[in-house]
Amino acid sequence: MSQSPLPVAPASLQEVAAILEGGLPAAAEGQVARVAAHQAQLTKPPGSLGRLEEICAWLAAWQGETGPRADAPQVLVFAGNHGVAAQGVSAFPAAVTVAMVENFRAGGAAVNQLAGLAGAGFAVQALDLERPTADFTAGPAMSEAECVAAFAAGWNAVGETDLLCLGEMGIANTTVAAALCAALFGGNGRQWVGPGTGVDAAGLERKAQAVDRGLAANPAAKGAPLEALRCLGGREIAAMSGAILCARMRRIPVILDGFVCSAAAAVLQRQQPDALAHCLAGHVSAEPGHRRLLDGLALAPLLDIGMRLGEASGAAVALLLVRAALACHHGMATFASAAVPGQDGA
Ligand SMILES: Cc1cc2ncn([C@H]3O[C@H](COP(=O)(O)O)[C@@H](O)[C@H]3O)c2cc1C
Ligand SMILES: O=C(O)c1cccnc1
Repeated sequence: MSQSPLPVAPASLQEVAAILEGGLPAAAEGQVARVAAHQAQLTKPPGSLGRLEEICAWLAAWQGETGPRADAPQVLVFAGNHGVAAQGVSAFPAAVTVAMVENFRAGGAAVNQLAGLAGAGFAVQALDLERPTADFTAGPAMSEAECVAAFAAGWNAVGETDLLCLGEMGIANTTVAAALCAALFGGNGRQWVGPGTGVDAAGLERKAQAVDRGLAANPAAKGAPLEALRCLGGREIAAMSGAILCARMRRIPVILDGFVCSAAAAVLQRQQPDALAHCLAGHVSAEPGHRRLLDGLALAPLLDIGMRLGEASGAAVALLLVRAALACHHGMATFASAAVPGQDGA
């Protein structure tokens, strides 16, 4: 388990920027060489396990000499409500958010099954659900204090874990993620929105217009990542940003989920290009903006299986592949131990 002390959460967005710009912990490249040397001994042609091999190197680079491992993985879900839901941008009512939090706690959601199967701890944190953010089509979604409180909640939620999977629940948050992406990467609403929970063509048009109005109502958000998080984001998104940065400070590797989770990660990456070096994109969601976003982040998703759920479900399925990678890495015989002739016939 990670024994690193919990660093103190930042108390302002300026402090978040200072942390990002002040030099983040780097991967231990020596561990990559150690993992590669071990992999080279295993009874398989070099590189034949593809990204399963890469996963082991990535884990060890962040976990150090005790890696690669997933002894205590944690799935963390943050929930928030959004003022922009009033614009008719989701196929479901905002009341679903709080009801799904109850469902997570009762073990009935998709992510509960997947986290259980992957042997991960699960926790959900609801962030002021009775107090939605302000509707960003009329001005900033959050005050600085609200945004920082949510960021700190995510930061402080990261437990003693060796691998963190992140996700969210928040009706209307694919619109929020689209607005964030437009502010961070450019483009208009139409280029970033998608069906989310399954809106029809008119709903898609309302989403695109809500994003465009949000950008117009929050000019300070354009090209200013942390201001974009405050003006166009939401509490569960700020919490995921906080958890990702806290994990980096503690060298805990992170598996990202879908479009919404990746938008939270993008806030950090736009402020500091190296900020996501400890993150793996668990999957690419069927939400069309996600592929574009991962391209912008130069992240190659592990899975592309048409999931579009959120709630860390894609990250949890990716964790099953991490289990596969670790089973081979730690369980396989070597050419020498199994007396299998090596590449040179030796
Ligand atoms: C029952 C249910 C369970 C969910 N679990 C995740 N989401 C996902 O859908 C929402 C985003 O889509 P939109 O922007 O269209 O509202 C988020 O809450 C997300 O996590 C769910 C949505 C529903 C309805
Ligand atoms: O990719 C996601 O994060 C996503 C897609 C649809 C609905 N909710 C989340």
